[in-house]
Amino acid sequence: MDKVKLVEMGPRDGLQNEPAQVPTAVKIELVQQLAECGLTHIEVASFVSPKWVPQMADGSEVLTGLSRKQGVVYSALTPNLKGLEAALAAGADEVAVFTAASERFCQKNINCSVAESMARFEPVLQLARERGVRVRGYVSTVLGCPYEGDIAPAAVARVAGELYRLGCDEISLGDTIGTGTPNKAIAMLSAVRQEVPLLRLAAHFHDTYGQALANLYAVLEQGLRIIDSSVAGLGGCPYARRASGNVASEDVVYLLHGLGLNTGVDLDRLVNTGRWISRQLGRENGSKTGRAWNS
Ligand SMILES: CC(C)(COP(=O)([O-])OP(=O)([O-])OC[C@H]1O[C@@H](n2cnc3c(N)ncnc32)[C@H](O)[C@@H]1OP(=O)([O-])[O-])[C@@H](O)C(=O)NCCC(=O)NCCSC(=O)C[C@@](C)(O)CC(=O)[O-]
Repeated sequence: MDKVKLVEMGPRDGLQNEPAQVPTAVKIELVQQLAECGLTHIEVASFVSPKWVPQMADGSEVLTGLSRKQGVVYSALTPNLKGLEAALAAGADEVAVFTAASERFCQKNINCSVAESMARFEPVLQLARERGVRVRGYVSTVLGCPYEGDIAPAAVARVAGELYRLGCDEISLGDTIGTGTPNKAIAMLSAVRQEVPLLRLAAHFHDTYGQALANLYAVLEQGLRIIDSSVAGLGGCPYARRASGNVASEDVVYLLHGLGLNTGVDLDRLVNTGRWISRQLGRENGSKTGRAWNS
């Protein structure tokens, strides 16, 4: 059966905007439950400035506190060398750099231009390579920017291509504010795949306008096979009011299994994990499958 790689975002993208500080022990328990569901790639932390993202300040404690499951890749965001060094010291298996297709979003998010971000990433990629650590590259705002509106597919392709040539092993394409629709997603992917091999590309779609599953189906039809998602649809975006989280992992797994695609994920357990973390955070479960599933 054709296989899709799922990259679980809940502990990082999902929790980074939570208004109340989530206890480290809850973060660790979430990651461990996700691993027990069969998820093999889990983004667990960010090594960014705690002034910018206080919720992620305990990244080292989360990584070092895990009882690791064999075969699971525990990854972290590292915007610069300082972040990479801290992530490596805490035992991250994989790291990720992040920039954007739009200048204004890049400035707001990481306080530099897109060109400056690439210059920052060079030494990050070099050190990661020396340590034998895989690096993912994120491009935000690939289907729309809260400040610049529509983004040309060529602009996304340019940034994705640059990250790939810098040495990123995989490029994740972020519809940060969830404004994309299927035809736009296909046009964007068609441009990007001229620069980066299709099987190195991930779809990272937020569900603000309820389009994420439709967009995912469209890019799956084009042959893309890596999907980022967040248990219970956790998350939001600090720079886009009312933006919702990544597409819910439970909904993606339900879709993929229905399409006959293999994920290796136990949906019963994933639904229970989504219900558990929603209770912990005192928020409504953002997964429709999670709400409807009888387990
Ligand atoms: C990138 C920086 C650090 C630049 O921040 P800066 O202020 O330009 O950097 P700086 O080098 O001038 O440093 C300023 C202060 O930050 C500290 N600092 C500097 N680097 C680090 C570090 N790695 N870890 C800890 N501390 C750090 C540094 O030590 C200094 O501390 P001070 O002297 O003022 O006490 C900052 O802008 C930042 O942290 N931004 C947060 C970005 C972020 O986490 N955004 C959310 C994640 S991205 C995302 O969600 C999108 C994605 C990936 O999911 C895809 C999508 O959906 O689109």
